[in-house]
Amino acid sequence: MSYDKALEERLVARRRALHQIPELGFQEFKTQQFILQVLEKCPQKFLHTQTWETGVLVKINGIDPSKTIGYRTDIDGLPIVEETSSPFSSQHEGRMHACGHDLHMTIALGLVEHFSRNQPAQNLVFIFQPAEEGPGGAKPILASEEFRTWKPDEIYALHIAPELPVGTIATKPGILFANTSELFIDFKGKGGHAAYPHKTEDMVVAASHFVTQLQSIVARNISPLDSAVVTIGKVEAGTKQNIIAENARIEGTIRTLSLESMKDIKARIEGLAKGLEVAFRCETTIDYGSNYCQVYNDHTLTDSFISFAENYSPITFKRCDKAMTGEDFGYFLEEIPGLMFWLGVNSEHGLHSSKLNADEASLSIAVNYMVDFLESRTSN
Ligand SMILES: CC(=O)N[C@@H](CCC[C@H](N)C(=O)O)C(=O)O
Repeated sequence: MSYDKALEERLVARRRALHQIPELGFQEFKTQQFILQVLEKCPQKFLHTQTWETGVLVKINGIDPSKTIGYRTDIDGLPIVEETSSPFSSQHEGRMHACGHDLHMTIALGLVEHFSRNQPAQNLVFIFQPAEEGPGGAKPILASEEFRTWKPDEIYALHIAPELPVGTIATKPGILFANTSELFIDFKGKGGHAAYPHKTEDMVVAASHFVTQLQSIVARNISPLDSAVVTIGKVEAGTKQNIIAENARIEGTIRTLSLESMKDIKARIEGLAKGLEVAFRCETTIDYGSNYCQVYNDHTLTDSFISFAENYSPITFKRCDKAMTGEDFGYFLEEIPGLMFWLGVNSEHGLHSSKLNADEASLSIAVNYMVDFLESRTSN
């Protein structure tokens, strides 16, 4: 596809509009309306649209289809206060597109726009999926009637990579992203007056000990040749500086490359919690929230994708290593062969940073590349 200035301007304008209205999982009401408005402006001759919860599914009928090719984007934002001071910063206090889903959606809309004007040989299905950051929209959308009637035969998705230069695409066959499980632990004990610690069981101290104990799991219970992560991202406790807290809560995430390690880590967490109950005379309640399976790229399709990318001159292709990020796109890949790849956006600040600042030049590069790639997949 050749360079098109008007397309580039439309992509940037859409990305900025979406960037200003980030919404959490299954609350993407304005986002859904925005997507539907863009779709309404596309030629409707061979385009069909369905909504599912706060998501949207689009089918473009091919000229002479023998298969259906899928492309998925996530659409939700994160509970982060934006600190970019950009003129198109989030208008939703405490919410930010800090994982690039605004760019992901813009690229998907650019692809729909192109193929609604240039009918492909094969059917194309675009999935605008809610709640990737949690609690997970992929599993329920996969089970939905709307998706099952349009189920693709192969499927693709991208994720922005702040650390890669614009114009770079990276991926690998096999495991790309880790298995994940959320982790929520509540601690309950006897609170009281700050001056009488001997009459209480302090849940600030108990939870602090527990956070420290968790650090030993990956260091001491997982093989050094395996990889795993236990991160606590949020700690909450107490009501006032001179009251000993009777409640504490920690929230985190577990990442592993194998399901066996995930099971081992959970068993170890439960063991440590039992020990803590005895040591601090408290109660603990563990909730694992939602979990995602690994992102596993199909070997044959990834090899074709890589050879296409390596021979596509505006793109620099890089073979990357796996990462401990999670993505519920893994559930699509469990059922449908396909792959996910990284798209370079060259930001000094990384994913989930309040200062993430992706280079918008990546938008038209991704649309042009994916138009040409999807055309190569639909022409045979
Ligand atoms: C690409 C990315 O950043 N994805 C998220 C997925 C979150 C999964 C789940 N809510 C969890 O926290 O375990 C990530 O944090 O990797």
